[in-house]
Amino acid sequence: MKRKKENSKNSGDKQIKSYTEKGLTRRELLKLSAVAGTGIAIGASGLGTILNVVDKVDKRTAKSTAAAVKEEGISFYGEKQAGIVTSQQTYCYIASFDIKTENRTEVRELLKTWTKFADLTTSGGTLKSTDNDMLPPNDTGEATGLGIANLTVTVGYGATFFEKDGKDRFSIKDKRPKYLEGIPHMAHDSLAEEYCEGDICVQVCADDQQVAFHAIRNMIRLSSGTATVKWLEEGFLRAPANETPRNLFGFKDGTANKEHDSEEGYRKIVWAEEKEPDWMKNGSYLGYRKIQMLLEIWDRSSLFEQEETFGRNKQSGAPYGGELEFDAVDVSQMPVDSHVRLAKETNQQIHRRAYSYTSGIDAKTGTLDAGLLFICFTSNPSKQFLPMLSVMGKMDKLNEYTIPVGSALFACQGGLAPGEFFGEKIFN
Ligand SMILES: C=CC1=C(C)c2cc3[nH]c(cc4nc(cc5[nH]c(cc1n2)c(C)c5CCC(=O)O)C(CCC(=O)O)=C4C)c(C)c3C=C
Ligand SMILES: [Fe+2]
Repeated sequence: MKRKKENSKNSGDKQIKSYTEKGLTRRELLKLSAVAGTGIAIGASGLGTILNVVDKVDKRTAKSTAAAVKEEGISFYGEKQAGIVTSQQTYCYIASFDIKTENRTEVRELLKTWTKFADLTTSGGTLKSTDNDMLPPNDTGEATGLGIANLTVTVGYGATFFEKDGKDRFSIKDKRPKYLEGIPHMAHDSLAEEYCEGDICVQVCADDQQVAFHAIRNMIRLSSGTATVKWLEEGFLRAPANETPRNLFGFKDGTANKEHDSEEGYRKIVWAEEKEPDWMKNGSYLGYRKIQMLLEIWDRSSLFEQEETFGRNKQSGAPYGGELEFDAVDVSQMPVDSHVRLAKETNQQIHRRAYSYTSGIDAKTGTLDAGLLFICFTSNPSKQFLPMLSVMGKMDKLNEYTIPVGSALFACQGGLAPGEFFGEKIFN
């Protein structure tokens, strides 16, 4: 049945008041004022009002539907942020934002809003809508009923968050972590500025693409007026149960992660050092490279050539000289310019969490635009990640088939306690 609309100015004013109390957005209020035919002054910042909306939630916990009973989800709160050593989900969105305000309070508000939304969405809640069908629904709706799908939301801060063009925009320059610098230019780089760095990074991963998209879409929506998206990438990675996933060159990718798959291993390789600022305790650095993979050229190369490129057997993933995937790597058995040998000879380890991407056809070449969103986590990127990049840029046989087009480094804070918001320890 069609809802009866009230026409008088008075009833419109009354309705606006009632909806303000319900926490509508500034935009919604403006729309409503147009419907009611009144002009109203709104003092509160847009973000503050959206925050109220985020407060008004339908917290459908995992126990509320039969289908979701089995779904515990991955806890958003904890000592460490989820999405770093969490088993890799099938889908990933990674976005980098540039902050458009110089106002520190507005940045804090955005981080608060994001925290509330991340808490809500990783526990299966939705933004509650009003009962006025003349307004847009608060939740975008596409993930309704799809469950939690192991959704994680991970936030990191870029060097320019702490200082940009010599300016201490948010008075947090002294909170900058030790190793947070822009990644230097590497041999073989063909970077496009629009795919690089940025002030804040949000990585969203889930076992359902629509659930992941809903999360990143709403993080973007909630940033409106305070930040803009600099780049956004989507990735996927699937493997048979208990097997290492394969990249788009058909090789098992992630094998060596097994070597440090223990609390002690992660302490040494992933979690930030003690001498870092307080807020980095139990945090990590996220190293990112968008690497285009020249699939058509690769597909024309012989199996021998492909295996020489990595120094591993394509089918089994075994290192040269070994029989099984997890056999020890003996670099003397591998070509001097093979990818695995070069990585191993740095004597460093990193925790890789990469995803494949495809993005249609490269308009210039008519070939597939596809590759790897290389994501890794390290305690000390200057010692672990950058030397690898440097040696690979100069010597890697893989360079014949790959082009790095994007690059970034972010510092991911430690995990959040309930009631805490992203960046709280940076701003306090
Ligand atoms: C700077 C770090 C690295 C970049 C960039 C990188 C790009 C890249 N890698 C593959 C495919 C494979 N990489 C493998 C191993 C491997 N790669 C790195 C680092 C970078 N890779 C490390 C540290 C390692 C582990 C080395 C070791 O200690 O054994 C492998 C082999 C299997 C495995 O261990 O995962 C593959 C395959 C691609 C396609 C790529 C860029 C597009
Ligand atoms: Fe690699």
